[in-house]
Amino acid sequence: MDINNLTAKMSLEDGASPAKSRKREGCLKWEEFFMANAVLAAQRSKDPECQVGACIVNSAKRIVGVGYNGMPNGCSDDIFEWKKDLKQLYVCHAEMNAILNKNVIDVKGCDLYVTRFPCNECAKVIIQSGISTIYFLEDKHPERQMYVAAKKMFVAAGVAVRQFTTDRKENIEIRLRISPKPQPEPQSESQPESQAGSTA
Ligand SMILES: Nc1ccn([C@H]2C[C@H](O)[C@@H](COP(=O)(O)O)O2)c(=O)n1
Ligand SMILES: [Zn+2]
Repeated sequence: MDINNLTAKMSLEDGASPAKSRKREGCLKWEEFFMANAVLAAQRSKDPECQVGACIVNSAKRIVGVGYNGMPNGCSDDIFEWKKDLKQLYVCHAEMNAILNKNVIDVKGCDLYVTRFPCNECAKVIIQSGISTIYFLEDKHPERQMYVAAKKMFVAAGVAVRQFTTDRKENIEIRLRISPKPQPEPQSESQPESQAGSTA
């Protein structure tokens, strides 16, 4: 059977068979999927006050870099300062880590999904890396000099910056579902206490 007949036969079958299962509706949109990856990465951050995640995506919708804010390799989270006025001396920002963690030669023309607006230092690295569009979730301190400077550089460099929005916020919130502990079977009066005890 040649390809045309096969195609015609398949489309006829599809149309004629109401029982054929249809695709699932309501799945994550691509951009929700990418921002959810950034939100998930932020869960790895040990920063007690501010957890940030970043996810880099290429034009083929493939994730090519993920990062979160953390101490440099070899600099123990238990030794280096997480205090607010000292951590900035040491912490690698999520965007920088996502770029450094890239699994491709370069990230030119890629999109960056990040849970916080990039600072001026990350803006330099983002621009130099060739990332073309940034989607950010929160811009908590737009008045801060570092974020004003970042915006100026993005405009000058032609990097598009967009606030990420979705009408389905639950699609990017990571809720780690801890399955409830199994409840012990109610013991009837006559049965002896289980010897296994609670292993939950
Ligand atoms: N776009 C950003 C903003 C902040 N961070 C990290 C750096 C620190 O660990 C933490 C707090 O930053 P701050 O609000 O004190 O500037 O968040 C990041 O990785 N990316
Ligand atoms: Zn930064």
